[in-house]
Amino acid sequence: MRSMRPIWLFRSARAHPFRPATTVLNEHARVIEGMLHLAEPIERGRNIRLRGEDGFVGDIIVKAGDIIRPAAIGALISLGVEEVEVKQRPRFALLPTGDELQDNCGESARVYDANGPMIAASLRYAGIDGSLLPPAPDDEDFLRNHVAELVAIEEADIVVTTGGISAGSRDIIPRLIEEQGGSIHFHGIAMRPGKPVLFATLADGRPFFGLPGNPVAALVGSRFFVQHAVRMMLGLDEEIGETVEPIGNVRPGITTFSKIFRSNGYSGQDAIKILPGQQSLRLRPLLMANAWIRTSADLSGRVTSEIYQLYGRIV
Ligand SMILES: Nc1nc2c(c(=O)[nH]1)N[C@H]1C(S)=C(S)[C@@H](COP(=O)(O)OP(=O)(O)OC[C@H]3O[C@@H](n4cnc5c(N)ncnc54)[C@H](O)[C@@H]3O)O[C@H]1N2
Ligand code: MOO
Repeated sequence: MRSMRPIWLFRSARAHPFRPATTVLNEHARVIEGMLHLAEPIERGRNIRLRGEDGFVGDIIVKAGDIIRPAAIGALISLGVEEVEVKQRPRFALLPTGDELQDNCGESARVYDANGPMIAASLRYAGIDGSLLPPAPDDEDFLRNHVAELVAIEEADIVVTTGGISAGSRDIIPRLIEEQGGSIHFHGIAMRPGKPVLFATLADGRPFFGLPGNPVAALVGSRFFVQHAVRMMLGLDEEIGETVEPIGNVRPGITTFSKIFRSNGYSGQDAIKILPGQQSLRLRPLLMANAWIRTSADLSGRVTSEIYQLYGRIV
């Protein structure tokens, strides 16, 4: 024995009135004939948790504008903070429209409502919940009632339709939104897919998005317009894509979103493959895609490209 100073041994270091200098694991200590045998060297402070080790007075644990993710909940509670003021995530209400649409997949020559479940799922994936309504026919009187009911859903902080916004005689969503007291801010944008996308504010100020009927155009609208609006409503920063060497479909004055597969090439360099089947009705290439590339060409010929996650995640 090297030291003649007395030591106190306790079986458990938990909540003991003395602050132990160190601990030795139970399974590494044996008392044999009154002698303590240790299977590991003693090291000061081993397995000792000091009070306040995970945060000091004056530390900022979460700051205004942060998203309360699970770790923030744990950290706040561990430090005794039980309540914080938060902004509630906005909720959506989504109405697919179109005479040709059929709610459930079955034997029929009609078009199955792919947009409703897909857009609702994409918003939920991004962290926003809400309600999906059954598809509404675009007969004027029917649709007027459906749009009135949609706008009347009080729990919805953001209101979305798909279809019925291009130039056909049945594309009456813009008119019906105005009839409901909405103000249209833009209808049509220089982008592909999603050219006819519409943004309005309803009479009470809630945002409204009319997404195009073509499924990929609807998904792009939800991914880049609806999600952007939600970020703004939550006071979050604008999403910024990762700038890469310009690649993709370059049309002067137009922004294109292309489905891509991104992988590490043989030389360790990023390989970006623009997938075949970029038309806005073609959903299946999305199953192969793992990102979007946004390519914008201004009228002077300057081209920029950024990569965005396929679905995105807000909260
Ligand atoms: N004269 C013009 N015609 C079109 C234009 C234009 O600028 N001028 N734009 C084209 C573009 S681009 C798009 S995108 C479409 C969008 O039109 P709508 O929003 O009115 O959509 P619909 O005509 O109702 O549908 C288009 C297409 O998508 C199918 N669809 C619709 N909803 C669903 C759904 N819930 N699930 C699955 N598929 C759906 C629908 O059957 C049509 O085939 O307008 C172009 N025309
Ligand atoms: O916006 Mo439309 O997407 O090209 O079919």
